[in-house]
Amino acid sequence: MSGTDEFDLVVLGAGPTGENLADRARAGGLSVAIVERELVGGECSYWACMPSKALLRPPAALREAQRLPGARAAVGDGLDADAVLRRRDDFASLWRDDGQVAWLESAGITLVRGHGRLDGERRVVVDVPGGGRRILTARHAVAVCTGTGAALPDLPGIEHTGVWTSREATSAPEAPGRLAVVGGGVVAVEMATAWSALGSRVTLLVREQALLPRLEPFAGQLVAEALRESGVDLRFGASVTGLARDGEVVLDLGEHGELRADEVLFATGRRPATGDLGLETVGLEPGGWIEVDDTGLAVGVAGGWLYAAGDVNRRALLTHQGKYQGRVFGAVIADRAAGRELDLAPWGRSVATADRTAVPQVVFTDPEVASVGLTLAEATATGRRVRAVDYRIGNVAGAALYADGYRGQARAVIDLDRETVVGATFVGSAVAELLHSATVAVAGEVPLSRLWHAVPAYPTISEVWLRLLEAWRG
Ligand SMILES: Cc1cc2nc3c(=O)[nH]c(=O)nc-3n(C[C@H](O)[C@H](O)[C@H](O)COP(=O)(O)OP(=O)(O)OC[C@H]3O[C@@H](n4cnc5c(N)ncnc54)[C@H](O)[C@@H]3O)c2cc1C
Ligand SMILES: NC(=O)c1ccc[n+]([C@@H]2O[C@H](COP(=O)([O-])OP(=O)(O)OC[C@H]3O[C@@H](n4cnc5c(N)ncnc54)[C@H](O)[C@@H]3O)[C@@H](O)[C@H]2O)c1
Repeated sequence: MSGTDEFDLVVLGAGPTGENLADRARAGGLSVAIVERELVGGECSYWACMPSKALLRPPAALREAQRLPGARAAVGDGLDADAVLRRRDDFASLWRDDGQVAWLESAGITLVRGHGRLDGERRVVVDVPGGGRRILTARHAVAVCTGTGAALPDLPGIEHTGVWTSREATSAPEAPGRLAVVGGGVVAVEMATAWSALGSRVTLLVREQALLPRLEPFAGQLVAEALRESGVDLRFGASVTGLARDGEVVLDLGEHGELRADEVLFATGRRPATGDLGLETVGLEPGGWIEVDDTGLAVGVAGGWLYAAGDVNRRALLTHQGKYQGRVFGAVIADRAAGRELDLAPWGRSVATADRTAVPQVVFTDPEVASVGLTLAEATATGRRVRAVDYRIGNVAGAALYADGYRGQARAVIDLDRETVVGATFVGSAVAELLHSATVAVAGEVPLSRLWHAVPAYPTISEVWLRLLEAWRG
C-alpha cells in the first residue's frame, strides 16, 4: 500500500514533545500529522518518567513514615514489592497507548503509525506496519521529535550478554536478586534506589569519583551517603572492561577483579534517535544531535522548514523541557505559516529562553535533589560575579517537624551585580515540591530585595528561603 498525503505540519515522534508541539500547531490553525513507530506517549510514559517514579514513590512513602515515631509502628519495615510493581504497570498504562491515541483524535491530529524518515525538503516517507509506504508532504514544516535511546559503551561481549537498559530497569516484572548498575548519573541513582528498596542487592559501579556530576557537589555526596546506608555497595573509580553471561552476568572490572550479578543495568547516557531518519537527505549527519536556534529551527538546513524539539536537540533531556519547547515551537510554526509576527526578545513567546538559564530538575532519590538554573561552577564559568549561600535544611522548624533527623542542604547562587538568584539546589525529603518557587525566582529574575517580601509560611520547609536570604545579608 502507498499513498501521498499533504499536511501543513508533519511531526516525527509522538513522545511528550511531539504531542505538545502538534497540539500547539493545531491550535494555531494548522493541519497536523504525527508519525509514531512504537507507542504514542513516547519513552516518558512507558519506560522512563512514569514507571520509574511509580517504582520510587512507595519506598519513599514508607521511609518517611519510618522516620516518624507513632507512624513507624503502624507501617512496619516491609514493602509489598508485588503491589508496587502492579501499580507501576498501571502507571505505564500496561504498555498500551489507547488513552493517548484518543487524546490525539480529540485534538484533531492525524496519527500515522510506522517508522518515518526524511526524504528531502518537507517530505517524509513512512514504513507502515504490515508493509508498504506512505508519503507525507508538509506545506510548511517538519518537526523531528524522535527522542533518544540508551547509549551503551563499546565493550567486548556486551551485545551477547543481554544487559538491562533504562527500558528493562523500568519495566522488569520482578526484582533480580543481585543487580549491578553501571553509571553515576540520574538513571543510575534513581534505579539503584528503586531496586534496592524492592529487594535487589545492588552494586553501583561509578567510573568517576562522584555521583550526579552535573549538579552541585553536595547533592551527589548526600545521595551517596544515603545509598550506602540503605545497603547499596557503591564503588567509585570502577570501570567495566568486559562482560559475559554464564547463567549469571560476569563483569570484568580490570584491576578490581570481577563482579557477578543476575542482571546488569547500563545507565551510561543517551544517544539521539536519528540514525535511521534520512538526515543525510537534508544535509545533516545521521546519528547526530540536531542543533536548533531558540525558535526550534534546525541549524544548517536551508529554507526554514525543519524543526527539532525535545531530547533530540540536546538542549535539556527532560520531559517538561521538551513539552515547553513543543509549546513554543508549535506556536512559532503556526505563526510563521500564517505570517504572524514573532516575539523574539529573550523571554518572548516565540523563543525557548528558559532552556538556557532556568531548567528545573528533580532526582527522585532519598534524599530528593531539586535544582534549577546554574550551579556555582556553571555560573562562575559564564564570567558572572557570583556568590553561593548555603543552609542546612534540617535547622528549619518545618523540616524538623517533617521528619526526625531530617538531613538536607540548600544552596542559592546569587548574581552579585544584578542581585538575583541564578541557581538553586535543595537536597532533602519533600524538596521536589519546593522547586517551583526557585524556578519562578530564577526565570522571573526576581530581585533579592523583593524576595524578602515573599514570606514563607511557618512552619514549612520553604522557610529555608528566609534562611538563605539571611545568610546572604550576613
Ligand atoms: C529511566 C528514565 C527516567 C526519566 N525520568 C524523567 C523524569 O522523572 N522527569 C523528566 O522530566 N524526564 C525524565 N526522563 C527523561 C525523559 O524521558 C525524556 O526527556 C523525554 O521522554 C523526552 O521526550 P521526547 O518526546 O523528546 O522523546 P521520547 O519520549 O523519546 O519520544 C520520542 C518518540 O519518537 C518515536 N520515534 C523515534 N524515531 C521515530 C521514527 N523514525 N519514526 C517514528 N517515530 C519515531 C519513538 O518511538 C518515541 O515514541 C527520564 C529518562 C529515563 C531514561
Ligand atoms: N528525574 C529526572 O529528571 C530524570 C531521571 C532519569 C533520567 N533523566 C534524564 O535522562 C538523561 C539520561 O540519564 P542518564 O543517567 O542515562 O545519563 P547521564 O548523562 O546523566 O549519566 C550517565 C552516566 O554514565 C557514566 N558513563 C558514561 N559512559 C560510561 C562508560 N562507558 N562506563 C561507565 N560509566 C559511563 C557517566 O559518567 C555518567 O555518570 C539525563 O540527562 C536526565 O536529564 C531525568
